[in-house]
Amino acid sequence: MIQKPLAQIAQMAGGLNDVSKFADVEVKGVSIDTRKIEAGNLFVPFKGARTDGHKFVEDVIRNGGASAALWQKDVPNPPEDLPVIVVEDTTIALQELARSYRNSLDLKVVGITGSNGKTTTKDMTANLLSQKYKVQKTEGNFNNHLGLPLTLLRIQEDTEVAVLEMGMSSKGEIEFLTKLGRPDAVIITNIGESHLLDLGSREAIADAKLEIISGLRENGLIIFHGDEPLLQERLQDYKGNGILKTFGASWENDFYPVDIEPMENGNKFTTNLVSDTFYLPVLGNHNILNALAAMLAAEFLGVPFEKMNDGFASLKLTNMRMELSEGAHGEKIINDAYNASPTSMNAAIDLVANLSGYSRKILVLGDMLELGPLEEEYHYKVGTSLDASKVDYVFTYGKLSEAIARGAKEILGENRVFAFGDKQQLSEELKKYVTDETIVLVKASRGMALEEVVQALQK
Ligand SMILES: CC(=O)N[C@H]1[C@@H](OP(=O)(O)OP(=O)(O)OC[C@H]2O[C@@H](n3ccc(=O)[nH]c3=O)[C@H](O)[C@@H]2O)O[C@H](CO)[C@@H](O)[C@@H]1O[C@H](C)C(=O)N[C@@H](C)C(=O)N[C@H](CCC(=O)N[C@@H](CCC[C@@H](N)C(=O)O)C(=O)O)C(=O)O
Ligand SMILES: Nc1ncnc2c1ncn2[C@@H]1O[C@H](COP(=O)(O)OP(=O)(O)OP(=O)(O)O)[C@@H](O)[C@H]1O
Ligand SMILES: C[C@@H](N)C(=O)N[C@H](C)C(=O)O
Repeated sequence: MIQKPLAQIAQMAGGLNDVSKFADVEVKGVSIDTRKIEAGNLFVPFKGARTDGHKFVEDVIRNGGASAALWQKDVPNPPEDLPVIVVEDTTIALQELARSYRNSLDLKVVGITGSNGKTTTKDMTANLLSQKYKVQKTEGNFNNHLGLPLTLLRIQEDTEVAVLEMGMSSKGEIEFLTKLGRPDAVIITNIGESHLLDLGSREAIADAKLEIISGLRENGLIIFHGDEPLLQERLQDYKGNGILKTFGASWENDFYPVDIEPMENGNKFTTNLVSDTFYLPVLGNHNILNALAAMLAAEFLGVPFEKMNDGFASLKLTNMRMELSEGAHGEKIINDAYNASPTSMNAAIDLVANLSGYSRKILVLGDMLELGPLEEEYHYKVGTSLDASKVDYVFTYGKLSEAIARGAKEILGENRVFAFGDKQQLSEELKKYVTDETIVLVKASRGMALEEVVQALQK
């Protein structure tokens, strides 16, 4: 993490006031929350929805362990006798501090965006690169205009590669992030429907994701989902100095799976580029595609394919992404409840529908949020797309998911589909249907907090 004297920090962050009497105060790391402050941190206050971080500045320096703090110019009465750097805007100051620090490092960067799979692919890519390099990666979901700068400021001076997740919910955000990160390789996992409410169309989502190329360094690698027409058509006339590589299920891609053997807790697969058989300890064909993208990035940075199984072997995905567990009745549970969009919902359902070794398959599906005016139709189509021979019961939670139930009843009939407005009631009824030969998929948008059903099944 960043470790510099205050005088340098002030210069990097665009400080407006004279801090010379504190010039030698040592700053180590940055925090935006006094509740998570570490000794020596620079505290960056923000005016939030519930409170203003500025009110914690004096205490966090005097008693909380922070070495110094920023202070936004338009907030009155900055403490005079403390190491406080006054700046125009604390968000911009944080971002410029991160930019300056990143540019001071001898660092390779992989930038990852896409509607689904950023966090998963980030975890995979970091694991593969760790076979050769000292690697740091985005922690959790810190992928936006604050999270990415904070990630950069956590990078150690001797780190060789950073894997950065770049999220967005509107046009222009990815461009900002990629120009901050300046990646050597970028991955665009897919174009789904996430944040359709803000972007308005999948075409606009594709345009927004492709902004990631604007920060790519000279002769960098552009890895994208070649089965996605919206990406293919936008890159077919690409004239930049980057190198294009596609991954996907189709043999028309540069990199594709040849044989796939689903296992109980993962997948074995071979590819068109090398004869090795790979074992990925994660369920889902979509995760094989994520792995291919990660493999292309790692290979570009010098990790040989024959080293990649070691990278996969130690893979632990960020929680609530295809997270396997067992319920109180011996049922297997797939907690895929971090978030949901039609693309990720269908990918998860396809996975369960095609799993073998279970006598009963139950889907617990909740609302998919931020889908815009066609949201009800998206939910209905999830229901009508089900295969009655591969799914036994459907439990839904939420107002929008009533449309899933309506569509599912057309396929499975009235007696195999149950709609709920209360998670506790859903959980109590669901427990009557699970056995030790049952697989349960739990999936919904973050705002539905459907992991509470997983917790109920485990009691
Ligand atoms: C600035 C901040 O910290 N925001 C977080 C805060 O929000 P809130 O406004 O409620 O803050 P408060 O009013 O409570 O407090 C004001 C500040 O004071 C600090 N403070 C408070 C109390 C105290 O005792 N000490 C203090 O120091 C406090 O820390 C505040 O700074 O709390 C929310 C709830 O926890 C957080 O959600 C909020 O975080 C914001 C959203 C944020 O951007 N955090 C980043 C670090 C981050 O990366 N978060 C990720 C999620 C990122 C994300 O949503 N990504 C999107 C894609 C990108 C979309 C982007 N364009 C966008 O619009 O967001 C995605 O879909 O993945 C994470 O947390 O996982
Ligand atoms: N390539 C993919 N295609 C479809 N669904 C996917 C793909 N990769 C992951 N998913 C699913 O998408 C959901 C979110 O996964 P993950 O957190 O990796 O994505 P993300 O892009 O980081 O999400 P966010 O935008 O919230 O950060 C999970 O349910 C996961 O199973
Ligand atoms: C939480 C955020 N990353 C996200 O994915 N939002 C959508 C709406 C979801 O939770 O499905």
